[in-house]
Amino acid sequence: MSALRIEDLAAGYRRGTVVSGVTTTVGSGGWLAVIGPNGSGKSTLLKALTGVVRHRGRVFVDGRALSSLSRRERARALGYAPQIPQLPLGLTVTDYVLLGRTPHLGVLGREGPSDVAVVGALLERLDLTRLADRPLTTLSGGEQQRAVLARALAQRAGVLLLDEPTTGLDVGHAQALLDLVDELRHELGTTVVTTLHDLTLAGQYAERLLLLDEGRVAAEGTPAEVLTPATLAERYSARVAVLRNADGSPVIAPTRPTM
Ligand SMILES: Nc1ncnc2c1ncn2[C@@H]1O[C@H](COP(=O)(O)OP(=O)(O)OP(=O)(O)O)[C@@H](O)[C@H]1O
Repeated sequence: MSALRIEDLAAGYRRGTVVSGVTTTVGSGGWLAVIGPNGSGKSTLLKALTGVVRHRGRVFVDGRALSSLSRRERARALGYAPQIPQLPLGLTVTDYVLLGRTPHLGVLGREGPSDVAVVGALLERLDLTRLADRPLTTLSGGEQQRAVLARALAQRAGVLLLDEPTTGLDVGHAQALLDLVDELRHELGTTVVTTLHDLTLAGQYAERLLLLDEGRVAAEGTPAEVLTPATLAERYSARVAVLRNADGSPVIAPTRPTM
């Protein structure tokens, strides 16, 4: 169980600050989707949480400041799947996903049967079993993306940060992944933060949405509160209708003006 608290976070690059004033809490087992137009700072926010990008402000996992954790403690607290990962050469899919178990290995650094079982189950769920012995770099884009996500899930961190996890995945594999993440949060209490461009999926899976625009929080709330035609027109310059599935979940449908 791992609650995430972000206080007045600001982050950026040499050219300047690109995200600022972000304060939010994600309860244990909660799911927050960070949405917003291109360049609004979504990836930068996730990179700041992982420490890849320097930040000001405070980040707490279960009340403990991230900055006070050792590297190993941090790897158990936070798992991260980047949008554009660097893939190592020469590793099979299985060996790559096993790297996710590193924070849990003993002093000898050897994987045990439980590590192999965790990885095997993830490969199965993400439809990677038949690719398990293939070199990672010979996989298609969507297959590599699933392997990267499997590695992050294998880490079994309390907080899971996924940057655009469904990009490059067909609709079936995207749903299988999001269903699996949802199961992890219900079964293990994993706290989830994802960036997502697909607003329909964001509204169907996340409990709360945080909309960034030009690096600042423009809206935050339930999908019904944030995914309104007026907000999407204002923040994305988009023409959309918000439809409803039979279960009430939103479907964001682009509309085209009639001539
Ligand atoms: N390594 C970098 N160095 C300098 N500026 C960067 C770097 N990475 C991102 N930026 C800039 O920071 C801003 C926010 O980028 P970021 O990738 O966080 O946006 P995003 O919301 O994730 O966008 P997208 O939806 O296109 O993935 C953009 O203006 C981008 O050009």
